Amino acid sequence: MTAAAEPVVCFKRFSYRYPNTDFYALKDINLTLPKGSFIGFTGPTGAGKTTLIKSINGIIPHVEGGACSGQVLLKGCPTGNLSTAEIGRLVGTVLDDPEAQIICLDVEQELVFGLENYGVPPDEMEQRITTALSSVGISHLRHRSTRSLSGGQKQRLAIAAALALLPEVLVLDEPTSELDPLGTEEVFTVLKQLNVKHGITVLVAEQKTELLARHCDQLVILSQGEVALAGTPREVFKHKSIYHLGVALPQVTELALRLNGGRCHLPITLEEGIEFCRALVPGGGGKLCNRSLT
Ligand SMILES: Nc1ncnc2c1ncn2[C@@H]1O[C@H](COP(=O)(O)OP(=O)(O)OP(=O)(O)O)[C@@H](O)[C@H]1O
Repeated sequence: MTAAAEPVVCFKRFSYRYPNTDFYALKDINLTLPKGSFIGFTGPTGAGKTTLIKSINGIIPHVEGGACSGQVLLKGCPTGNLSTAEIGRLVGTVLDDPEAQIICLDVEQELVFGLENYGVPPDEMEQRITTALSSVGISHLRHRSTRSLSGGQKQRLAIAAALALLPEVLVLDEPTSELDPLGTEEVFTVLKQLNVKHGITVLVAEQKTELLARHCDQLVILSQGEVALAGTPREVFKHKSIYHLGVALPQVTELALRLNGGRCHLPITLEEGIEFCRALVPGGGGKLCNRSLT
């Protein structure tokens, strides 16, 4: 991980075992996550993604129990020394199932509920609600019933509810697992804007590597509770061990790796894949590509 910006989350030799288990779900994790970064965590099922997210938002150690060693630091302070309320002010959480995290009947009330829980004075609420809804592009849904929202809108509402508490860090655990491709794109576009425009640190566990590759500055690949690879998406995908980690690469990346073993500017997006294919065809393949794309 780059050390350019001040770290907001830092794992120091952190290991964790759930209650009544005899194995470590996280093993000797060392990670420095800089403020303002957009980092994706991926890996096969059971790799430890959710456990890692829960170690950042304080569910571990405060709620799950179990045994841990080492430390997770939030802005330099060990999570074990912070209350869940203190962690909640710093770290907003969005889960995989939008249905499960929305509890109120209308959109505005959903935001008010969280603000009241955190003791935000009523005269400050209006500004926070307006800003949070507008940041995720759902101001027009303010008075709608939550039941009438689409999956993508519900997930945007869940993000708005977290944002209304003004977190510095947003952690998301597979936030698009219940969404169709359009809803998935909506959510990641919102996350990217929050990261770029508002400087919010976004930490997201997600299986869809193509999506992560397009949006994240850094990727962390977990395997059996350990950090197997970390770096920019391109660095990670080029690594020789990637094929043994049970991670599905973006199709264009896979194609380039198979064709020339990654001895090129490795494509990770569809646009880069088109450029890559164009370069393979004598004469640049301009006509061929243009014709097949229109
Ligand atoms: N509450 C729990 N009690 C005991 N073991 C657990 C608990 N939650 C997770 N585990 C175990 O910890 C390991 C890591 O699980 P985790 O849910 O973090 O993986 P994951 O990468 O998020 O997987 P998935 O992609 O399937 O959600 C797995 O072996 C899992 O069985």
